[in-house]
Parts: sequence; structure tokens; C-alpha cells
Amino acid sequence: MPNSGTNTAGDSMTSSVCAMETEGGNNAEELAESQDVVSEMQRRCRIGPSGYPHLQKAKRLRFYRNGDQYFKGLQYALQTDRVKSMQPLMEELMKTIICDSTALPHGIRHIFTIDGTQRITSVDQFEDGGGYVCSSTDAFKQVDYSRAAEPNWRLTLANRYNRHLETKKLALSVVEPSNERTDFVFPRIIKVIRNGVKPRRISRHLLNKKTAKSFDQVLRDLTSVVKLDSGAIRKLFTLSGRQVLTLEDFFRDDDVFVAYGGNERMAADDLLVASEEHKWVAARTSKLRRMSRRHVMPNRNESLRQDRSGSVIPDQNEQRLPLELDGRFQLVRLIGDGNTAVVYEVIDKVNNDNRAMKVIAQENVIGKEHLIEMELAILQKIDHTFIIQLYESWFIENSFYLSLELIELGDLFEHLRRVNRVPERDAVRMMTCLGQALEYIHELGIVHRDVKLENLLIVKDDFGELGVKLADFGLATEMPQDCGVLTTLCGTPTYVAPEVLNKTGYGCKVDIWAAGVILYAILVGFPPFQSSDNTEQDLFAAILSGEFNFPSPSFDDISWSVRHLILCLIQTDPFLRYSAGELLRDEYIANLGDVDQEYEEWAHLFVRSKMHTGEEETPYEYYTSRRTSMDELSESAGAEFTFER
Ligand SMILES: Nc1ncnc2c1ncn2[C@@H]1O[C@H](COP(=O)(O)OP(=O)(O)OP(=O)(O)O)[C@@H](O)[C@H]1O
Repeated sequence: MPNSGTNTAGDSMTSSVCAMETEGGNNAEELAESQDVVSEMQRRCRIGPSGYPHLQKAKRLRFYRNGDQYFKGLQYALQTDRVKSMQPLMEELMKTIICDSTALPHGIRHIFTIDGTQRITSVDQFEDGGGYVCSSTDAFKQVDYSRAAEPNWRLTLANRYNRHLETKKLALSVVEPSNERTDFVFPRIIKVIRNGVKPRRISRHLLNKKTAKSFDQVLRDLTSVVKLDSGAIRKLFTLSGRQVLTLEDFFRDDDVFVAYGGNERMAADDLLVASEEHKWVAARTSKLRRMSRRHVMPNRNESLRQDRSGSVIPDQNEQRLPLELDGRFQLVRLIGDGNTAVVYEVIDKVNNDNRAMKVIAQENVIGKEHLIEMELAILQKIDHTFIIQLYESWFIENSFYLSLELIELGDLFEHLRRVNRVPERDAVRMMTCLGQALEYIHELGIVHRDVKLENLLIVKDDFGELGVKLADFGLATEMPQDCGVLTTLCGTPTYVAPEVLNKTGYGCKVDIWAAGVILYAILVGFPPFQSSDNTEQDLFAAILSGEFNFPSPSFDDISWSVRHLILCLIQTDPFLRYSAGELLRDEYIANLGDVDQEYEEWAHLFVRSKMHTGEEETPYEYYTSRRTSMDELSESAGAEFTFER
């Protein structure tokens, strides 16, 4: 990177445009130009030089696997104030997709500079923007790692952002390294059969503008996914026997391909799918954006927790509290019914106050009692205006009873069902409440992990303005003390962040992703990521691709400032994603949605530069910093995506 070394708060401030735009130019003029843009962005995003000191030391690095010419590198932000020595860094890297048992059979023991001239022995030796090679042995393998890296689809400013917005235009163009046509490319999942003894291994791979830039590049990618015994893929055939010779051949009617290396003999039988393979091949291919999406809010969401199956709901006819509580509380009505709990409105006769009583039957949490203990421990620790307050708790007759602050206006899911769309002004206030609640718990090292419409309860202030309070800490947990990351797959599908699905480790930023999904959903009445065929696989593929848009006409009357905010929240790279503090300092939120025309125009240009706005269009430039493919998903989801003999 041209500006390495002086990693200011601003360039780590992580509005993605800054990160990408500073990435390219080598000559002085271009550098000065990009720095102009960065400072303008900093000004607009209200991030001063002293802002976010914890991010100041982040060095953006790319790690490769020793000798693996097909691995495009793992982008990694090294925070030198957090990771102070090589050992924890290597341990952290081993939890990521870089750790491949073929290329790194004994894990990561050495790290080299990309040219192999130096072995890195201290984190201080890493240079911002540099590439490094992870190895199991001390023998560096000379491979053209930077060629394996994704072609540099950097965004260049054709018309630089003028400080006074003289031209009022931010034109961005895509530099494409290949001359191949790509106008036929649309997001689709292809299935590739590794030829061999049946049943054969079948991998799914996501193709879109970002992952399908040229025929050779797709072949290289597939080689690293399919892993033929004979090495690189040399030939691919459709099941109807047509050979794939151009990039466009991947986008015709067939979506199943048989892969061959150089030397195997081909047989007609190869193109016949065995019965054991059939269900993997037949799984419907999602033409993600081409299919018409149901612009509706899905049903109330079930959390991804294993303890949810077979939930027992106490007999509602009986509706009685145990004797120990019966004298003190009087049941009024059933107000909520989640996956593990039922919630009643009760009258607390001692305090002469109406409260909520959350009842969790132990049968619903067998083997997961630690989650309840954690929920109680966390609720006892926290005290915040925008978080539901816990008053007391009991464990009686195999059930947990939690006496909570009562919220009478119901949850945001029901509210949205009634109103269809929340006006921007209300949405801003709701995001402010949520942002404050998240900033508070994140500072305490707590991650909620289940932020969703159903867990935001509606409140009204003295002026009748709507806000929300965060509820249900049933999946909340504390971040590990040792600065580690969380890996448990949990959350709720519609809101789950890509890093949770990727199993590369995650932290507090998963709550911010969910906040972005919520903001999008309340403004238009449907979430940004939906499955076109109502399957979790399809939904997760959409989330991992990170591709969403602002379809017309739903978004026609939604401001560009709020769309800009959504882009900063639903950002696949957690390091680039806003923190709760940044959310609150966003110009739009800080001004309660009352921003000036100049900012709105700037936001318009920003959003337009990041994504196309039409329903059929794909925001192909947007996610240049992170490659996610179905292979990574298949690695995380195991047999759901890959059929192994
Ligand atoms: N303090 C409260 N005041 C009013 N209603 C509440 C309160 N707490 C929960 N509810 C209602 O009860 C519903 C279920 O509560 P909660 O989300 O805590 O249960 P759960 O079984 O843990 O949920 P989930 O299905 O998300 O795991 C909420 O969606 C909300 O509508």
C-alpha cells in the first residue's frame, strides 16, 4: 500500500471506500489524490486523528500458504496492541481458512515475507499492506503468491472527489485485468463432480462478478476447491457431454460439471450420476439475483441453538405459578412465546407493579444449562436504559423464573407486521437505542449474538416517540479474556453474520451486522438476505456472498444517508464494519436523520459507487476485500454442501 507505515485513525476508520481507494496508485499524484479523498472521507465521517485509538495500530496483511499457488490469501488486520507476539498470532491464524491440512500439515510454525528472503520473528516486522507466507516447515517454497491473489480489481477514481464538490460527481471505474467479456455473469452456484470412483465428491461453488472474472481464474479456483489427485483441472464437461471452453459456458443451462485432470481416461459412464450422488446434484441451484425474491418478512425466526428442538411450553390453560411465587405474583396474560421460554405479564403484589415473568422449562435447555446461567449472570451485571432489566430470578420445580421489566408495546417484529414499514425518523431513533445498548454491552465484553426484531421491545418516550429496548440474552456470552474469538455456530439465520457461518472466529461485530439487517428490514418490510427457495443453504450462500441491493420501488423514498449507513453495517469484513461507537457517530444517526443536502448528495455518490441500485443488478464492486465462496461454506457446513465418499 502506498501509504503504509502511517496508519492513521482515518485510514483504519474503515469506511470501505477509504480502504479500497488508498490501495492502488503508485505515483505521487495519485497518492496525493487518494489522500485527499481519505481526508475528505474522514471529515465527512467525523473521525478525527485521535479517534479509535484501538484501531490505530491495525496493519492490513495478507497471508498465503507455503507452496499453495491457488490460495488467494487471507486478508487479516493485525492489531499490534492486541497481538503482541508471534505465537498468539499463529494460533489465531490457525483458526482461519488458511489452515489447510495439505499445504500446512503441521499447522503454522514459520512465517516468511512473500519473497522468502526473511523469516518473521516479531510482529513489529510486519509492514502494513504486506504479503506473508505461512509454513509448517522452515523450507520456503517459491511460488508466485501475488499472482494467486485475486486480480487487483481496485476502484480508481476517474473523477476525484472534490473537496468543494464542484463537480458533485464521484465516478468510479473498475479496472479489469482480463479482456474477457463478463457481461453474462450473474450469481449462480455450480456443482463440480470430482471424477473418480462413484459416489464421487461433489463441491458447490459460487460464481458471480467477483469470483468469475476469467475462464483461467475460475479453473484455478475450482482446482483449489475440487482438489483432484492428478493436480490442476484440465477439462470440464457438462452432464450432457459439452466441454466447457469459455467463461460463458459456466453460465448456460447446465450447472453441473465433471472435472478431469490431465491424464485420466474419460468414459461415457462418468456423465451418469449415481443414485447416491443424486440428491447433491439435484439440489436446486440458486440464481441468486435472477430469481424473483419474495419481498416479505419471514416468519418469526428460530434461533440456531441446538437446545431448541422439542421445546416444552408450559400448559397455557393451567397458567399457574408455583406456590412459592403464587402469593406474590398474579398472572395477567401470556405476552410472549419464544423458542425456549414463555413470557407472562404478572402483577408483583409486593412492589405493586406490573412485570414480565419469563419462564424457561428445564426440559428446553437440557445440556445447555450454562446458557441460562450465562443469561442470568449477564443480566445481573447490566443496567442500561435500553436493555430490559432483570429484577429477580428463581429456579423452582425444574423451571427458571425471571422477573423482568415489563414492556407493553410488544416487540419490533409484531410492530413491523402491523405497520409494514417504519418511517426513517422512527428507524433512526430505534437504531440509536440499539447502538447505545450494544456499545454498552460490547464495552463490557459481552456479545448478544441474537439481535433480531423479536428481541427488540418497543418503548415510547415522554414525547410519544418510539424507541426499543434489547431483550433475550439467552445466547449472550462474554468474549474470552485472552483476546480470542468465538466460534460457536449460533444466532438466527436471517441475521447471522458471515464470519459466524465461515467459522473463522467472530466477536462483537456480529451484533452490528444484525443491526444492519434490522435497519434494512424495518425501512422496507423485508430483510436484505432471503432464500429464493426457502432453504437455509440458499440463505447462507446469499449472506456469505454479501450481495444485497436496494431494490426499487421499495427504496425509492429512502434517503441515501441511511443507505450509506446500512452499507457500513452490513459489511462482510468485520474489521471494516462499523463498531457500535461508529454507528452512533455516523452523521445520519448523530443528527437524528436530519442531515444536510450536501451530506445526502455525498452519500448518494458513495452508495452508487458501491452498488447498483436496480433489482436485477448486482453490487459487484462492493465486496472486493473478501472472497467468500461456497467452498468455504461447504467446509463450515460439512455434509450439507459436500458429498464425501
Ligand atoms: N420483558 C418483556 N416484556 C414484554 N414482552 C416480553 C418481555 N420479554 C420477552 N417478551 C416477549 O416474549 C417473546 C419471547 O421472549 P424471549 O425472546 O425472551 O424468549 P426466548 O424463548 O428466549 O426467545 P427466542 O425464541 O428468541 O430464543 C419476545 O419476543 C417478546 O415478544
